[in-house]
Amino acid sequence: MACFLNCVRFDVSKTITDKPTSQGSGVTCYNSWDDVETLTSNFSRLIGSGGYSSIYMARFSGSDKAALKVHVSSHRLYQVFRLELDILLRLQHPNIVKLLGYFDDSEENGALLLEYLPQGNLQEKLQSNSKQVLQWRNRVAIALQLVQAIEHIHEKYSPQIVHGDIKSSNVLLDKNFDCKLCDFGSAKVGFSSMVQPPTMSPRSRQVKMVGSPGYTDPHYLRTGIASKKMDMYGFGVVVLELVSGKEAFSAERGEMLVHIAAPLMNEILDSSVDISEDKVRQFLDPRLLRDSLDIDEVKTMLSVAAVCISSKLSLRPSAAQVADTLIKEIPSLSFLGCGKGV
Ligand SMILES: Nc1ncnc2c1ncn2[C@@H]1O[C@H](COP(=O)(O)OP(=O)(O)OP(=O)(O)O)[C@@H](O)[C@H]1O
Repeated sequence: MACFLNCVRFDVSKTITDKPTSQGSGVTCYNSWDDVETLTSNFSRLIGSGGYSSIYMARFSGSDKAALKVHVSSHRLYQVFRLELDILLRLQHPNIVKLLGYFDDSEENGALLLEYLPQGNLQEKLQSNSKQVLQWRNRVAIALQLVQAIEHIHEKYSPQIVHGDIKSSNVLLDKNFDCKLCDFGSAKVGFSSMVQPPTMSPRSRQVKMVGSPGYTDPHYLRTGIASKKMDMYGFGVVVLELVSGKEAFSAERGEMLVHIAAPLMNEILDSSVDISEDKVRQFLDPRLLRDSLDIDEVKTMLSVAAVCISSKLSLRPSAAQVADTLIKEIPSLSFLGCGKGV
């Protein structure tokens, strides 16, 4: 990783007046902050924001829409930017957001130019006030594409990459509602996957939360060990959101989706009980057209969620196993060119 960092780092003092340079991978390296201002028409349109960054509408090559992610200027967050940049420079997958260019002053300031995803993030799309209701076939397709993106980072790279923050606001959607995983700022690469467990502040006696509320793997909170299983836990919560249309954590009600779903999940894991159709329908997003739904597909999605969020780590499947199950058991996926119907 350190070698990789050194290879892509450039000496800004030498290149500050240079024109943007295109790297072999087609990623453009912008050499001055002026370039960044021009790309975003002086940061005129904010399209998103997160804990570490603001995302602005940008124009790439003068016309194509793009998204520019500017990290908050600080030495600590510069490391987050570098991590995300280094990972995105390596990754190429249809379901992972594409890096188009970047600016790096090698000290505090960094910006990533990303492909623009016009349908925003999955969390917004599932909200009850969203104008458009995501159809069932789109929901199962998003689940499959997301797990294929996770399989790619878990299995296709050495050292392995653990995303570390799988959640619906990190799942972006293109115009066809195809999924693109984004935000690699919390990723763990290879041996760096051992991180500090959450700490108890002596004054407040409150546990400092690590990760995003509603998505954090309790095993990770206890041990501080980030692993592929932690990504599968986040994936399981996203599947519950896709099925129920409910948010992973409701600040209003102080309620977590995994707790609401727990009785149903336990019944599913108890293989002696055949889960009743009524119970499944009660959990289902009421905005979905219930009559046209194949209830067995819903059961498959719920079974996948149940094993992914299981407290028994040995039960949690790999991303490849989940992708296989979805393709075999969900005929609605045939419109993607896969699934039983093809
Ligand atoms: N390429 C993009 N196209 C369209 N919208 C985007 C794009 N990238 C990010 N966004 C929007 O900005 C939001 C925040 O992006 P992102 O998660 O990358 O920021 P962050 O600072 O890393 O957030 P977090 O607090 O989760 O760490 C996304 O949820 C999405 O709504």
